[in-house]
Amino acid sequence: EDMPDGWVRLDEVAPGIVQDIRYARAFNFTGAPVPGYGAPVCVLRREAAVALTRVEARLRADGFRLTVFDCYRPARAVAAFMDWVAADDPRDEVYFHPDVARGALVAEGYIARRSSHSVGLAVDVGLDRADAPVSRPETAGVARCDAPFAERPRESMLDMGTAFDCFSPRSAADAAVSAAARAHRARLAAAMEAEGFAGYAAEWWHFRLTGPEAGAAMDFPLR
Ligand SMILES: C[C@@H](N)C(=O)N[C@H](C)C(=O)O
Ligand SMILES: [Zn+2]
Repeated sequence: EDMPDGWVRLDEVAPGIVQDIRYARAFNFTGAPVPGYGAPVCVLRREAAVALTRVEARLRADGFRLTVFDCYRPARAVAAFMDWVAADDPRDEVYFHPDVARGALVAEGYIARRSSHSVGLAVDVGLDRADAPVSRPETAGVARCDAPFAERPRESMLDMGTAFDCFSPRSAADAAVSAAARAHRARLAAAMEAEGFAGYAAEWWHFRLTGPEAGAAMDFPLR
């Protein structure tokens, strides 16, 4: 195993957390698998993985479960994101960024030039009912990631107000989405915050574990 000491695969400590690692396959904002994602696996610093197991236990007690969409992100993936942003293309398919140009996504705070994902302490997560069938959508099938819940690809039985990685003002944690979506976001954030994670104002799905020192950005590939 070529992971550094102190890092773990999430499925070894929390097999009940659903993994849909989007950057390992094409259904993500770049439209292609991302460099460094040789396998769809969630790898984290041990502290973050252990904290997530506690979040999952809290949610399970109330009949819910977690999905992870991204965990450790190799530095080469962040570099690929920066290249993709710099290659701004007015013919973009805009499902993932319907109202924000590709070239503005870093400045608008939706994609980080130096990401806490690369130090193994950040996760992108979603919420579902514990008894829901697992669904890993492959295509958008609709023009906008902030389209009504019934029209979007099924990431979860629960409406979170937008899809994961929907670079839209409606993804802001306090955006005026439906009452149900606000309640689901609040439930997710409460469970994460109770176990030491801090949310991110622009994206309801992004959380970073507070406490441990960040350490260096890593670049080992996911296998
Ligand atoms: C790109 C998105 N999933 C995300 O994680 N955004 C934050 C800002 C990041 O890139 O660290
Ligand atoms: Zn994130």
